[in-house]
Amino acid sequence: MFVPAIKGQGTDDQQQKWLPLAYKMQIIGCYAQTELGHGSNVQGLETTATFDPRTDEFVIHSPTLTSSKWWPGGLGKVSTHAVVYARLITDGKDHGVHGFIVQLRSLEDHRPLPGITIGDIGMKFGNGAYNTMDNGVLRFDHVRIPRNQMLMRVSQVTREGKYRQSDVPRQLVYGTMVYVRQQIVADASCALSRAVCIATRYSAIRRQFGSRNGGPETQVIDYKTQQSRLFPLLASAYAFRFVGEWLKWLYTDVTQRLQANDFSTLPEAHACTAGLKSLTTLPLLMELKNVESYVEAMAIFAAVGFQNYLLFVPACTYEGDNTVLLLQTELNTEPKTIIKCDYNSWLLLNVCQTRKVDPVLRGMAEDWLKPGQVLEAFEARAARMSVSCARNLSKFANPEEGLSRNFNKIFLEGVKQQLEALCGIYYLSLLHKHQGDFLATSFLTPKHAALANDQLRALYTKVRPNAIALVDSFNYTDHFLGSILGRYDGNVYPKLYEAAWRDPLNESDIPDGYHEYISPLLKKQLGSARL
Ligand SMILES: Cc1cc2nc3c(=O)[nH]c(=O)nc-3n(C[C@H](O)[C@H](O)[C@H](O)COP(=O)(O)OP(=O)(O)OC[C@H]3O[C@@H](n4cnc5c(N)ncnc54)[C@H](O)[C@@H]3O)c2cc1C
Repeated sequence: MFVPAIKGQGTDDQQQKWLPLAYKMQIIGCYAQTELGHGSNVQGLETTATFDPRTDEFVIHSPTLTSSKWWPGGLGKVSTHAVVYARLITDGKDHGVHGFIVQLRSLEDHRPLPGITIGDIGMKFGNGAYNTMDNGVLRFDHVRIPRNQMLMRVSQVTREGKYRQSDVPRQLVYGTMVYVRQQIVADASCALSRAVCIATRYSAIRRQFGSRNGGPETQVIDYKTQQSRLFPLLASAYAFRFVGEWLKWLYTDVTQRLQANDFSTLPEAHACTAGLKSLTTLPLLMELKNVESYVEAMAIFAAVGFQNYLLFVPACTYEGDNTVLLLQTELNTEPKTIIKCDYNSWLLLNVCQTRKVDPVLRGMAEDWLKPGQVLEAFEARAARMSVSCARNLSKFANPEEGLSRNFNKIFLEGVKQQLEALCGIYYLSLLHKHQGDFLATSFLTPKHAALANDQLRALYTKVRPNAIALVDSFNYTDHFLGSILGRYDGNVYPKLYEAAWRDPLNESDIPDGYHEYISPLLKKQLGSARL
């Protein structure tokens, strides 16, 4: 992400200076945006970059514990430089979050530079899976960098300290994310196809029951139930692969256009990669778990598939939390400038106006083999849900208030009611999960299903105020939970921060392997490939 950030947000001069260094591994960069207290809400970042006109420098500073950079991959032990996102302050005025190239470690001996504190954030879920990545913590104590290390393609600070914005749209800042998200979609297809390949092959080898007259037992892949679980995953693996390829094309196309200062397709690329990243990674995790559940008898899957699952868990969070990305895609809440409201309203109206499904066609079983018809059904469903969502949200002064009121309304009337509500959530969520089957048997009408869903959402609201009390009542000790994030006293940040320093990786500033691997890379003049 270091390289795409400079490519997207750096001026030509900055690109010429920094990109060759990064390509030749003379510097190693990371992308330092997230902070201990601020993730999805990028506008809430606290790190400051204050311009000092006397020296023509920016002073990078972490004013609070929650402003510590937290999570960046490659930061903990390996990186020498970072693109750091910080609030730009000139002449006492806050201009919001901007990117800065900051050197973190000496290129001579790899020690952190004065004013910089860096470490690894510690052990992550799943031994061996994502732990090979040194996700890091970083704090600045009034660290000075030259003015020309602010990424200035979109906005600039002059020698006199004046803040200026060029006519290049601010959306460019998000170009880095477009790149990485399309890569995640490609990775999702790879992870799923890997698991499906193992499961399918093994299902063909594995035989259970059905032996006649002493003959071989039936291959489990021949059971219809096994097929109904396996083949949809196989189809998904292909679908993810194709959509990943399409996104790669989209990104290349957008990049070429950006180089020619054509920003017209950036909003669509942002919306597509944000939505598809969420829509591929989350179902993927569920499907990887499904694969695990129905081939659980085989040891090989425990070794390969579950590892696959663990490796992929973080993809739901990095590069934008999936839920938040979906909300952005649907509601256009952030970044407002990128996914323009009128674009989506146009899309929705267009779908609503053009969806006239022919009832005769719908009645024929074989018509459901026509992709066009299935697509129409999906579009009609999406349009209906969007209109209903828009109607619900229009009851509130702003959409976010609408969403939070739907989920957070306070109502509490004693333990019995709480347990009844939990019981209701249990059976209504099962009904919701399988509502397709209910509709197909005509046991439920769409109106019934919508009413049941309304009830389910109302029950969430009812339970929400007592949710913490309900989990406290399990009476688990902190020792039993073994999780800083789940501490009873909620004292998460200071304890998380302290714990990072107890990680064995932080016993020395210079990581094992620096002299053997990193230093030779940094010091050797590697030639760049000609292609
Ligand atoms: C493995 C890994 C690698 C990472 N690498 C990097 C990196 O290289 N550089 C970097 O800068 N960062 C990195 N990150 C950080 C990552 O970008 C953030 O974790 C991500 O942006 C989410 O932020 P958060 O973890 O603070 O979650 P939060 O934003 O605090 O979200 C917590 C929960 O609240 C929900 N939530 C939040 N806001 C809303 C809302 N408006 N509506 C509804 N629900 C909401 C979310 O869905 C989520 O369930 C990495 C993270 C991981 C896990």
